[in-house]
Amino acid sequence: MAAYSAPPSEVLLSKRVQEMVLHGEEPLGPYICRSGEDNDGKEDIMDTSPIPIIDLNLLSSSTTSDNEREQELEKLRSALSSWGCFQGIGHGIQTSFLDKIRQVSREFFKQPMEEKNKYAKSVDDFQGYGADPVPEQGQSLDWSDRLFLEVFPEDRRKYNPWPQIPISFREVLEDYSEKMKMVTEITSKAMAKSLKLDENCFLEQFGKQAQLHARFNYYSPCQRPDLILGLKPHADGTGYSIILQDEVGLQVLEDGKWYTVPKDPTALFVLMGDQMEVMSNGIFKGLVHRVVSNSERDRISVAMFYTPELGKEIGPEDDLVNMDRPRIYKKVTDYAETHWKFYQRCLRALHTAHI
Ligand SMILES: O=C(O)CCC(=O)C(=O)O
Ligand SMILES: [Fe+2]
Repeated sequence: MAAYSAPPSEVLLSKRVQEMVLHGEEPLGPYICRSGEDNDGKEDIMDTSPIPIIDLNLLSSSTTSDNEREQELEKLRSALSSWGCFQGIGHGIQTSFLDKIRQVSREFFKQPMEEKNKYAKSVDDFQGYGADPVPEQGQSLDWSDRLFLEVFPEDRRKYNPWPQIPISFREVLEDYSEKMKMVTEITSKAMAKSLKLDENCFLEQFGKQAQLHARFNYYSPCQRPDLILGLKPHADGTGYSIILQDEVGLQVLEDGKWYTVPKDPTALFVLMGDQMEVMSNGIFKGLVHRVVSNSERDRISVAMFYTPELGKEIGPEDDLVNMDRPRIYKKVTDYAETHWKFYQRCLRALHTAHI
């Protein structure tokens, strides 16, 4: 095979994918990563998705009968232990508001490069517009651009990288963040109850200063979707993540097969990150997922990453450790940092938390 010397990552990442698309550049040479490399392109993709659907209203409303609540909690436990994710409905957020956040996200990415670059981050930063921090040499590029912002705790919120155009962006994101905080409360309590634990136990592990980060992803159309992914396969380093999408593209790995998350404008897709797997002593599964690229349409998603407070030690709930299920994971602090070091090498960090 001819030796190919890829330009340094800093050079690759100095250009936005949106800019490459404008200039008609294709994902060739150093950009290629396609997962088909590992399996000769013979991937098992299931398009009709049996991804579990959970009605959050049944889990939290005082009007739900005990029986209905118990049934939904059991559905939740089963969904998170097999799939590690669910399509969340009944969350109480109006679809018109979900459309608003989708709309401001699109409007931001639609602007000329000069405007977006006002919020550009350096290749090593997290917050701002651009690609992820520099991956290790030789790793592939994702066919997407991002805007990454910290929203909670509020005293870590820095408004300079928050777009001023569209003008409603800030207000909509503030409102959305409050609503997401509410969803994390309902979800964390329900997850605890589904395991017959004290309902506040996970919330306490996340801590009062739990972090919530917003990542707006923009997936440009791609002339060679066979060669490059919108986002490479990975598990999130979060506790869990809540994803809002406008088009299909997100796929989840279950039992060796990729399933497409269906488009449902009313739903929030909730997926377990590695830290929930640790806190549940391996009962809930951190989900491997990816985004495929598409030659015709673009796509946006807004991912909210819910992660334990900085510096807070988390670990398996004591009541989930017993003779039948010995402790699988040790206590970890700031796991998200370890996650990033491995992510940049296209690896998962979960083994570092194994006993
Ligand atoms: O775009 C999506 O649907 C998923 C995004 C995602 O997995 C991430 O930002 O970590
Ligand atoms: Fe992710």
